[in-house]
Amino acid sequence: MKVIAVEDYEEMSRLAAEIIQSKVQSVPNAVLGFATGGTPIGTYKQLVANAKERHLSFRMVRTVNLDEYVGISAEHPESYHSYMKKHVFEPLGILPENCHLPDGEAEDLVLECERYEKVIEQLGEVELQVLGIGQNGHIGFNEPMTPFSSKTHVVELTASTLTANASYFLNVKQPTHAITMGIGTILKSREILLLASGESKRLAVNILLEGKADEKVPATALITHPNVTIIADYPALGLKEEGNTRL
Ligand SMILES: N[C@@H]1[C@@H](O)[C@H](O)[C@@H](COP(=O)(O)O)O[C@@H]1O
Repeated sequence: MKVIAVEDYEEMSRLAAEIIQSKVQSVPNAVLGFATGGTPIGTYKQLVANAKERHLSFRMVRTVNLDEYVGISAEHPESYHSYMKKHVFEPLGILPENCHLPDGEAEDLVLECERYEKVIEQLGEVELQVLGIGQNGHIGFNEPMTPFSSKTHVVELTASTLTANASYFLNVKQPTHAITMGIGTILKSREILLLASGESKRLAVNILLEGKADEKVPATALITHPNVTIIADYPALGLKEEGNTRL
């Protein structure tokens, strides 16, 4: 695992955008794996700004997403479909037919998981998978004790995850379940870029950096992958400033 320590959220976002952008420049029809949540929003903004400034085309890019809530429609303002449309697909001009997310409203959720896993397989290798990290170390919506070999599946969200995401659902019923790529699905990606910002991620990031794979902390599965880059800011690393001064 390569760990890049950056000062703050802005620096993390700039650097992450450069990495995604150079991937598209070298492989214009790359399959990119995207994450949602608050962490990558700055990265996506920067990516959109860079693409405009440098006339970079995303027309041939294909995308997969990590997860979607169960029981809310794609048009729901807090669905990950809506998030991606707003922050990534429309501003970058990615063709709708090239964008793939699980359907959280599918009648048969088990069949939907199988369908989504097949879609990912048929697209070929995910060139670069972007990940955030939950406060409890979840990746996608793979909660603690998810087997590292898991494929796309339905999860019941833990109390920690529900609390962390409650602010997105102030006036509407918060979904309790989601469909997520499995940890095994994520690990099939050629390259993984994990972003972490802020003190709330400090515990999870520090456990990951200890380098011991443990199903209690899903992100530690990344230790077994040959090509992972972590960009974490000083608060997420528990650093006061560059160097090793722990907070
Ligand atoms: N399913 C998402 C994850 O993909 C995300 O990485 C994580 C952290 O979210 P945030 O970046 O808002 O802290 O939790 C969410 O629940």
